[in-house]
Amino acid sequence: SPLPNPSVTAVLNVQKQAMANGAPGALTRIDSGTSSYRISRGQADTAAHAAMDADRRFRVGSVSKSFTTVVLMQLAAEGRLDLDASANTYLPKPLPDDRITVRHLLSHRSGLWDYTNDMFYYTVPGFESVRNKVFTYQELIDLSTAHKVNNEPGAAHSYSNTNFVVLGRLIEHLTGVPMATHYQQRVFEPLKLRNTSYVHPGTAISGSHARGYLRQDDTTLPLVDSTEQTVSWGQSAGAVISNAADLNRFFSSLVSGKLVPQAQLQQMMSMVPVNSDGTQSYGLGLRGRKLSCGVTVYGHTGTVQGYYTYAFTTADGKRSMTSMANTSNNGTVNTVLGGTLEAAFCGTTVA
Ligand SMILES: CC1(C)S[C@@H]2[C@H](NC(=O)CCCC[C@H](NC(=O)C[NH3+])C(=O)[O-])C(=O)N2[C@H]1C(=O)[O-]
Repeated sequence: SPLPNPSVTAVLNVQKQAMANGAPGALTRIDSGTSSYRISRGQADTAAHAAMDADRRFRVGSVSKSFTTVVLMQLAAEGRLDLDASANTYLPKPLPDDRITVRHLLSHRSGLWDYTNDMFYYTVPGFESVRNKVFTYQELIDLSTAHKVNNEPGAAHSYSNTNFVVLGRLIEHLTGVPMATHYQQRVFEPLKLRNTSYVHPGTAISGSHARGYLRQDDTTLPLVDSTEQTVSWGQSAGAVISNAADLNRFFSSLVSGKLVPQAQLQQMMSMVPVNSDGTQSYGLGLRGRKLSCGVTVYGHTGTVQGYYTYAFTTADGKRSMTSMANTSNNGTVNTVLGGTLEAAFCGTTVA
């Protein structure tokens, strides 16, 4: 059955709530058939008092994991690697457990510890200590393997940035080509994503962009402008820069078979529930969200200092939505912003 029309009013209400809870601004873009809705409010730059608009670029955080997965799945389709082989087959320095497969990494079932738990335990000090740092993949992997694993390989879903840092290392070692080149040649150029880039270890966001504002753990203190950073702590797990139009086109193109063959797409989209009521699931580098009107949407969320992102599309790619609020370390804003999914795909207002 056809989807209800998007509710612009409901999107605006969500954005208003996000701002009431501390976001300087928010943007949402919905692409539905031939219609586009560009909705925004608040400020993109609080010092310059520049208004937010829905075309501005921003850091997408873990939405980057879906880009990395596309590169990996293209290589699998080219016969360059086997998803069910041990990841150690393709790595220069082995992980502590040969039983960890490439598929375990893509589905967050490896059990590898997430080094960001320690790195960002104290939010602003942690951020300030790494914002200009450049890490090698191996340094990040070593931070993880210094800890015991969360679970035996394949035994549980335990989300970890480490998995996608290992995949970046694996792809570069296997091909001898940097991730930046893979992203550019395999994704950004074919889809003409002119507002999407991977500039690691550069710290600037080029062109019209939203500045990001990190909330301190002592919430009585002012927000910290976190716009410029290397995101070297994230790289293939979190360092892509994009905008709402490009993310909508990326996910719509992905599910429409324009980026990976059907055999690989079907594996990416085969979802395993990750919460008790089954409304949230994870496939390979892809999240699933089952909404109140019965539709399941596919995409990814992102949290990087100063930016929350939701970027999802319907299974047929006919309707896509990206929302961003330019703050982070604020769980209420993150949860509230998720209400744009219901507004965009079910036309409903979240209570
Ligand atoms: C699973 C998530 C939520 S966390 C993971 C990744 N982002 C990070 O790992 C950054 C974590 C620290 C971010 C920081 N928080 C703190 O420092 C807290 N002490 C803040 O809020 O800016 C991403 O993006 N993913 C999200 C995802 O996939 O949705």
